[in-house]
Amino acid sequence: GTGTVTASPYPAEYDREYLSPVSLGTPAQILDLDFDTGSSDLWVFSSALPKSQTGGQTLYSPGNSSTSSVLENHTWSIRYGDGSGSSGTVVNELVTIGGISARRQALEIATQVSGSFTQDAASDGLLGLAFNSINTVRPTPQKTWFDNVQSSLAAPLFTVNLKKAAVGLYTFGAIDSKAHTGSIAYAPVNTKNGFWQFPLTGYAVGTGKFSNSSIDVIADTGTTLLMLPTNVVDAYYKGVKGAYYDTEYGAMVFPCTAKMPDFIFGLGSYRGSVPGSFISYGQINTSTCYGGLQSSEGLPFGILGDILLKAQEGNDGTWSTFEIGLGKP
Ligand SMILES: N#Cc1c(N)n[nH]c1N1CCCC1
Repeated sequence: GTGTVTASPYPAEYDREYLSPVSLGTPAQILDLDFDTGSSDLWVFSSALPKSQTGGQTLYSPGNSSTSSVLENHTWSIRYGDGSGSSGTVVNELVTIGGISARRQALEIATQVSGSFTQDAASDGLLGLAFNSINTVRPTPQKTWFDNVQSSLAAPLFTVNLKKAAVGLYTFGAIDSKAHTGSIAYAPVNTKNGFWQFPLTGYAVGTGKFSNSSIDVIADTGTTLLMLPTNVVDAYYKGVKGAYYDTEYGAMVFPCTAKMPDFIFGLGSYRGSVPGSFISYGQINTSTCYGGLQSSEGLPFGILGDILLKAQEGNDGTWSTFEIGLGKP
């Protein structure tokens, strides 16, 4: 079959993250989860958390579900690149998304979450959509929901169509023909690090010349910003009057009045574009704005986060979705 589920940006004006409803257990407990193609743990806020670590989230209660069963002696602990983290125990549970069910999904119950999760009332947990090899459950790593439902999908793929300040879609098992015009560009995925990793074939800034270069990146719906090698970032902000590296924020900032050039990227022979307006991410004070494009210095690859993934406009005026799929359907 195929299943679709909404992806709603939060907070509305910042698209910091996208939340999707997921049905857990029997009777159904619906939680809003952050679908993350940059990790592979499905974990939820739970009744096992100390109240002091909760902040308005919907809590999954295994005791209220007739289909949950403890995965004895298994635990998990995850740390994300932004320093946030969580840990806990594991149950097997019925997990349904857009009508597609995994009957015995390893569902990771949080017994501890870090402060930034406590403060994020909108997210009831995460659903990892990267590869099984980076799942943190021990002693036996567990499979992702996408891996578990593969056999019930019409095609072994899912597509991601995030939008700026509007509700988008995740589609499992089919390519939504209404979500793209013309042919689809494919890239070879390298799964050695457990991510949706592939090479960009170059970039251009605004109307400048396209620079052919192979840039290793991952498609990561769980990261807000676009993170690329320092030489690319420097080339981009050369085109932004008054841009500078703010050591207090550890980030590129610029006058909010600056005209932002579009960012063009190559995927094979396809050329996609991120509107310059998307790269003015938010105000840090009345006159200074924070860059949606930052350096991936220190990381083994660049990160195509939501800033790029939500960009719908191809540079030839067509609309395009960012598709992530297991192999060619
Ligand atoms: N940092 C980071 C990160 C990432 N690269 N993918 N998902 C992430 N998070 C999900 C929730 C918090 C951070």
